[in-house]
Amino acid sequence: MKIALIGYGKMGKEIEKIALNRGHEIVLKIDITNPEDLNLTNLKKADVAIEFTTPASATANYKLCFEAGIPVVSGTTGWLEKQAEVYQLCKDLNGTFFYTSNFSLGVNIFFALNKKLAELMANHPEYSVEMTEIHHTQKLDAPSGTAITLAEGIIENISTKKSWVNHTTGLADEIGIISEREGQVPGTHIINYDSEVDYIEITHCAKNRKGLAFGAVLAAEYSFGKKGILSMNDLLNL
Ligand SMILES: NC(=O)C1=CN([C@@H]2O[C@H](COP(=O)(O)OP(=O)(O)OC[C@H]3O[C@@H](n4cnc5c(N)ncnc54)[C@H](OP(=O)(O)O)[C@@H]3O)[C@@H](O)[C@H]2O)C=CC1
Ligand SMILES: O=C(O)C1=N[C@H](C(=O)O)C[C@H](O)C1
Repeated sequence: MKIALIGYGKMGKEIEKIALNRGHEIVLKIDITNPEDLNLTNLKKADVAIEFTTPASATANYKLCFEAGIPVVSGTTGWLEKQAEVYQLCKDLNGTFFYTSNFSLGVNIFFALNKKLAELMANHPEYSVEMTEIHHTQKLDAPSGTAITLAEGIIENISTKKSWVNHTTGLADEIGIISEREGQVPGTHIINYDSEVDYIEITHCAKNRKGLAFGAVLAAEYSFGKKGILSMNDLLNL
């Protein structure tokens, strides 16, 4: 496949290595040094775009890919307040959009584990739940997209939980998400349930970005030739 990389930072570079190893060709690389190259003519030379940029730039990039008629696979986080608008645009322009807050297979298994644990905890109000996410100091958004997905998984399964907040909370209807930024940490997510008598904790810890990049390349291969909104549940048959 011919791949356009929109965003050539930590993830873009990791994705390039895996894509080349799997026999793909990178026909376009965009970062803030060459925004003029991000145009319909260049995008139309690609079979698919993989987008990892910033919360501020992602949605304009999606629109351009829909207009160019190529699928866009994106992992950029922090833009979800515009999700309904993006989905509508994808539909109106007959585009293809694959988004997930986390492309790692391990995290997607962890998402399922989180939902199952929340389901088991639903009838045990003696446990309070809290989450911690730890990432590198360059990360622009907080809480992480993955932490938001995990919080949504808990809210779906524990009816007393109505929303999340990005700090510790004592309120029974909120899930507190604590965001920590340290060094080069690729991504750690910890969920804990605490009662007066015991404590249960589940953790996913990424050792590097290889799993994230591999998932994004698999998603690009999956999106080729498809239309509409696609997700990890489609790709992994979850
Ligand atoms: N869903 C998932 O599995 C994952 C999601 N992410 C998310 O992906 C995003 C990118 O992460 P990461 O690669 O670590 O970040 P980096 O900061 O390392 O890379 C971002 C890239 O985007 C470029 N960029 C910035 N603004 C623009 C713009 N307006 N147009 C085009 N390119 C632009 C930057 O250029 P320059 O370098 O010149 O500034 C850089 O190449 C983040 O939102 C992060 O949260 C990250 C990992 C996994
Ligand atoms: O910015 C990152 O690095 C990461 N961002 C994603 C998120 O916000 O959840 C995924 C992963 O944790 C790495």
